[in-house]
Amino acid sequence: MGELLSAALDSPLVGLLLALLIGLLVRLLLSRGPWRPPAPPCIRGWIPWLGAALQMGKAPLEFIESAREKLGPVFTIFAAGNRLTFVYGEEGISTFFTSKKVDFPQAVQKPVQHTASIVKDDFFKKHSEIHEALKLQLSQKHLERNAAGLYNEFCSHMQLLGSQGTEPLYSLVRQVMYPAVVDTLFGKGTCPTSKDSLKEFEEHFQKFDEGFEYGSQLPEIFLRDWSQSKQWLLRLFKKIVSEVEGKAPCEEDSKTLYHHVLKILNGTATYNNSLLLLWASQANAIPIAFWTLAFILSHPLIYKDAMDEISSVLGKQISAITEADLRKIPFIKMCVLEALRLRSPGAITRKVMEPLKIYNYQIPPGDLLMLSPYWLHRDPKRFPEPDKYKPERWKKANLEKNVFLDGFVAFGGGKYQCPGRWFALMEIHMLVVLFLYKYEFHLLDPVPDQSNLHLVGTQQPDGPCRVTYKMRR
Ligand code: HEM
Repeated sequence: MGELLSAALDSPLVGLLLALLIGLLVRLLLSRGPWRPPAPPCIRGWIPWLGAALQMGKAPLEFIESAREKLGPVFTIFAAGNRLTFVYGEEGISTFFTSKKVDFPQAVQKPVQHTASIVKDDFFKKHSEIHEALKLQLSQKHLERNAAGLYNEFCSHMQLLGSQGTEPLYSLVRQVMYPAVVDTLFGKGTCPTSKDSLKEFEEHFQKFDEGFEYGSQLPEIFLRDWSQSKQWLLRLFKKIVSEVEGKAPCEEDSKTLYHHVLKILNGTATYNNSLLLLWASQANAIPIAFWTLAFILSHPLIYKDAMDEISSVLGKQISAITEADLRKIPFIKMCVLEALRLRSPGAITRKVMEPLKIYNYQIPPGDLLMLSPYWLHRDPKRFPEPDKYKPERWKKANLEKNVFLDGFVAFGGGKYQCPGRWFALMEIHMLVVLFLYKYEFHLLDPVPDQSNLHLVGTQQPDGPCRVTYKMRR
């Protein structure tokens, strides 16, 4: 046997074959490079390009939660041409908000192009400057000024509701919040707010808002109605921009947020950015004001505590509510934050720019990294009894110093956290206080569930919630 083997090895043909085999093995090992962690588990679906989009689209929040239960804290879903990699847990959250290998503007550029037709170069040219201007104009520093304007606007639009009536609560909130906020931020009369002009505008804006999620992902030819409303709104803003630019005031104090934004844009995609600003100022705040009122009204003890607090601070007659007054009404603020915790955005996003290691996985560049505030807020370790509406849990937060509860990320985080967050909290707080102060409400329907169709933005109710209202004073 041994002789046979040494004879075979002596044969030039076998020697050649062995040398080839060893060469192949060495090349194979070298081409693999050093060991690197595997990519996260992936749900691909079976339809080319669409991937798992159809399964996910039916109830996206539930879909991602059942994926997390099956696959763990890092997983990828391939949908509509994108690789969406969801991350959870301490390491996932801190990497999402702090890693230099992920980027916010890169993640939202395409959705912005789809929803407001802002081309890539224009978007990157102006994005960070606009973000900084919004952050400053909507910051704590300017809250007092914004609160004064908002109070008058809220009162005059509440007056139009009459002394009593029956209506869906969402519609009551929208009728007051939309015109008051656009008049404050864009300037009085800039956007349509009168009864006649409002109807057509509202129809288009509502359609634009409802289709925003699909509109941000799919080509417009698949969404004819949505696209028509978007084009209608862009044409409207084209007119508005030329009017506002023609008469911007010289004094800094008389300038609205919109004047500041138009100055920075300096002619670049002005009406497209205006549409996005309008959407951002309404899309999340209106549902949260609705949920806060609905939760308060449906919990008798909370309703009583809320009314006791409001009456003791505001008394029988008021001529204004200032930011300082709102600070004396902290329980209502806790009610707002608790509604926001339970109805937060389904997901926020960053683009992976370089290979990124999270836990034992390596996420490839090009993936969209996704984090779900909605599900993070249901972690029982951070929020005991997470599904319960418990405003008192916010007593542990240092709200006077503007510090939220640990793990609360409804406004995102890091460098690109929502620039409108302080204004948003103040406007919702004031609207809820004023509604409860001025009207007695009774719920006619149970509080609806949230619609399960959306990942983008705060959660919407999936049915009407009628109330009767009667003026108290
Ligand atoms: C309850 C109300 C609101 C919620 C829950 C909310 C939440 C968010 C979130 C989660 C983001 C993304 C942050 C991230 O990815 O880290 C965001 C971005 C943004 N929000 Fe808000 N927001 C609210 C109200 C507002 C208001 C009232 C305004 C303006 C008046 C506003 C303007 C914006 C803008 C312009 C961006 C994009 C920033 C950029 O592109 O750099 N938001 N918001």
